[in-house]
Amino acid sequence: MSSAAVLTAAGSGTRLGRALPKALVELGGQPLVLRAAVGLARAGCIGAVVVTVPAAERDAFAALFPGGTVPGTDVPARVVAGGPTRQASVAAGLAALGDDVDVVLVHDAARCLTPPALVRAVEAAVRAGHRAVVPAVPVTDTVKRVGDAGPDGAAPVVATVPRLDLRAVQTPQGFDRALLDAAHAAGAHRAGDEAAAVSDDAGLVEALGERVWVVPGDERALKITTPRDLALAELLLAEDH
Ligand SMILES: Nc1ccn([C@@H]2O[C@H](COP(=O)(O)OP(=O)(O)OP(=O)(O)O)[C@@H](O)[C@H]2O)c(=O)n1
Ligand SMILES: C[C@](O)(CO)[C@H](O)COP(=O)(O)O
Repeated sequence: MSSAAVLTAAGSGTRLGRALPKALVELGGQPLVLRAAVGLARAGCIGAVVVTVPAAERDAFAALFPGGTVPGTDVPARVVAGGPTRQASVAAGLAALGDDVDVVLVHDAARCLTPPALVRAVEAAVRAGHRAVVPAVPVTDTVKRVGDAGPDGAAPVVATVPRLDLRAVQTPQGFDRALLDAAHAAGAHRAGDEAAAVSDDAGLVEALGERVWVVPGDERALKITTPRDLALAELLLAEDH
């Protein structure tokens, strides 16, 4: 049996505001999706990567994986069309995994600076018996629940949420494959609509009533969402060299 990754790269990157899909945008001269795939492959515990991409851009993405492998490694990479939501894209990726895969890591191309050590930690936690594992970092802002905004745009505070036990969740998220397949099957009716879809895979496992475990995340696993995130990622990359 082996571990594989589903690398989600089918988003458009609306908030980044570029003309091309976000995963093709370069960071330090390398597209985000390629950087993320190499990070997964270099972890040493991932036997194959399935990359979910915008259907219309399949050829452009496939060209990044010549010979069907992650460049510089012998890890097979398969490019498949994603869906209208992240949840749908992950489901498409799961459907393309080989029969020998018993542990799946789901990772965002947008978190392309994730250190290989974090990939190994998540995979090891699943192999150790935790069937659903997410990396997370403590929340440092004060978080408030708010009501509807009035005509002037101001919204009333409803409550201040105690933050001691709050965590901001990252990827890769690791799962026993049978559990993740079951979670996606049970939540399939939500996958077509952004308002109904889950924002992470662990949410589907929670909806099944199964326990999800947290391991320490890493600030370098930040999600590149806005131009400011991309600028921050450039700084983090420069720090590492
Ligand atoms: N239908 C979708 C939507 C998102 N993703 C992937 O899920 C990850 C997290 O999504 P996000 O960072 O929100 O990316 P986008 O959806 O592209 O961003 P935006 O909402 O700004 O358009 C990204 O790697 C993205 O490519 C995906 O595979 N399929
Ligand atoms: C999966 C994720 O990266 C965990 O933080 C996040 O939920 C993705 O959310 P998005 O709204 O698709 O960016």
